[in-house]
Amino acid sequence: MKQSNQKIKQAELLAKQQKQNEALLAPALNYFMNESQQTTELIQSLMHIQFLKNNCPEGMQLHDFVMQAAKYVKLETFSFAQIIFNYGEFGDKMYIILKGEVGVYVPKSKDDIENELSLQNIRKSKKLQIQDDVLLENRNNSNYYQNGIYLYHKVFQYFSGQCFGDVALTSDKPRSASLIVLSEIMYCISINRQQYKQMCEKAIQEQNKTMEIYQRIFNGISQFNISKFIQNLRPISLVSQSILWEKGHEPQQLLIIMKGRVELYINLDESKYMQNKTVSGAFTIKLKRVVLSQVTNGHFVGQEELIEDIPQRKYNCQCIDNTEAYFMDAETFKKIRKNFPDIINLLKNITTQNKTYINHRLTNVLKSIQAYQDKINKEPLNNSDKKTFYECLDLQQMSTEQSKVLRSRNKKLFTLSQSIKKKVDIFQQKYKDKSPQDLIILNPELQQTIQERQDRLYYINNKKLQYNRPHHQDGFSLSNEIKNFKLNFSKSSQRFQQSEQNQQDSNFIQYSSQCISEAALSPVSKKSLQIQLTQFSDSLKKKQYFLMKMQQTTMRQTTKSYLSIRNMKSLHSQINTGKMIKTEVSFMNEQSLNKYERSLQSLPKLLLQENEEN
Ligand SMILES: Nc1ncnc2c1ncn2[C@@H]1O[C@@H]2COP(=O)(O)O[C@H]2[C@H]1O
Repeated sequence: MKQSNQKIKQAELLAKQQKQNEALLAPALNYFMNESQQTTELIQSLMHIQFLKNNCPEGMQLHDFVMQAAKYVKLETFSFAQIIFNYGEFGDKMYIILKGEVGVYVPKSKDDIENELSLQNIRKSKKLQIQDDVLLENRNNSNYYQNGIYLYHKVFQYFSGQCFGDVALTSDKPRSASLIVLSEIMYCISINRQQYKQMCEKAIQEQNKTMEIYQRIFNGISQFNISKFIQNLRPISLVSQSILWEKGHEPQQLLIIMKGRVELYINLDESKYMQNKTVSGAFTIKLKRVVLSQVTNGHFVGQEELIEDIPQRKYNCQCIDNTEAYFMDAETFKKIRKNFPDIINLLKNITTQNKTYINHRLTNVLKSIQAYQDKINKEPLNNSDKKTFYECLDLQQMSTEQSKVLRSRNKKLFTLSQSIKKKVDIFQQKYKDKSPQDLIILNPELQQTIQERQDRLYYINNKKLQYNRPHHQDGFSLSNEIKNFKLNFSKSSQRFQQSEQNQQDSNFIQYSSQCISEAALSPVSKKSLQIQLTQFSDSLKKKQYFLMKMQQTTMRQTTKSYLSIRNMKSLHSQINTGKMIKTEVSFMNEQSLNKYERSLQSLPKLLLQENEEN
């Protein structure tokens, strides 16, 4: 009785809604039937269609979106019992009803058909009890009617303002049902596949993404049912620490958490406390809150009471983080639950699992509180092994756990000084038996190299510092500079002369060897050898001239007893260009020269290169 009353109420509500929608869409229907109507009225009217509201891209005005959509739509008219499309066909359009009703028909299962056939055989002459006028009209169609049995049954019906045939367009699958007209006449607007995709491209992409998430949440439920169910969900943002409900409150919604965390907990009775006798001065610790479960991304919360029709909340619920969720209010849930039996079953299973977990956890927590309480009560008061408050309860740990602030549980990092101290301690511990001498590496050669390197570094840095100074009044460093320069210069000249000597020697050797084997040379080779030799001697002459010039300059400069930094710099560059003084770069070159000097065969080639550079 109660149920039939509810059904009547629901039917009344639907009829009312249908009438309202028909009235709102009447201007649109008039526009298509009689073009004299104003476009603005058409747009205003179409703006009431939920499908267009849902698909309007973010950041776009609904009005503009509807204007665009209106360009694509086409009016179509169907009469009673007309099949709009068949189950399993390719889907080329989707429809929005302006006036009238359609029925969604899906094939019956094989078992159902066989059952009906056997029943019919028993009754024989009796007619089938359930009559479907629409199907009866199509009894000549063997797809729908065979051997006195209807092969399809109606699962849903749509009225004005609602849309159908969109699933095949978004999923690129065949029609999931047949659509047959139920009313005398049915007016609808259709949008073809290509236009639909153009219009709703963004919305389809978003829808597919959300669908993936929902398919994980509603595991095993058909895409169609999920999409219908989630149409009743609304987004909500919840602030961290906000209380969603308390034990005993009336259940008002269920939530699906998308991002963030909420916590189900209970407050223990005032009578449940722990007494600690070990610390002088009696005190009690009241354990107020026991967390029962934390709900995170992709999980339900608050469904238990709605599913089981419990009038009061069983636990408290609080947000831990800032949380994004979707919610469905209790009223809507009650209304639609019958349409989604598979989703309700899934929710029931989830609820049973959660209940088992929560009960298990609660019993364990209460048991451990009791065990601790008993232990304290039994322990004799012994002043000698008195523990501190924190040692006894590890209250610091407890307070961390209960704190509303999330703390890292990673080990604490050392500060720099703590880390150094620790390393020194370890080192001292490790080598405590060794004398300091044991730890020094006694390698004179290495020590000398280190010393030389340091001296060299010191010199370079010192020089840099001096160059960087704007005024060089420091006579001491300047004279040092000159001294160093002279020293370097004399060393380099020695090396240079040595290398020149080497080159001459090697030239001589080369030349002699060439003379010896001259008979074996071709005329071209002989000519090239002559060229090389003349070029080589030219290069030598140039270098000797440069050296002389430099020696004169330096003599002049040193007799003047001072040398400006600028002069020195230019001198350095001159010398470097000539490759005669050992600087960082020239030293390298010199080394490579010496290397080649040793190889008699490669000498002519090297000289040729030198020549090119000069
Ligand atoms: N169970 C159902 N309840 C309501 N509408 C449905 C159901 N199954 C299919 N439909 C609609 O019927 C249409 C059949 O073609 P489509 O698969 O393109 O899109 C489908 C939906 O719009």
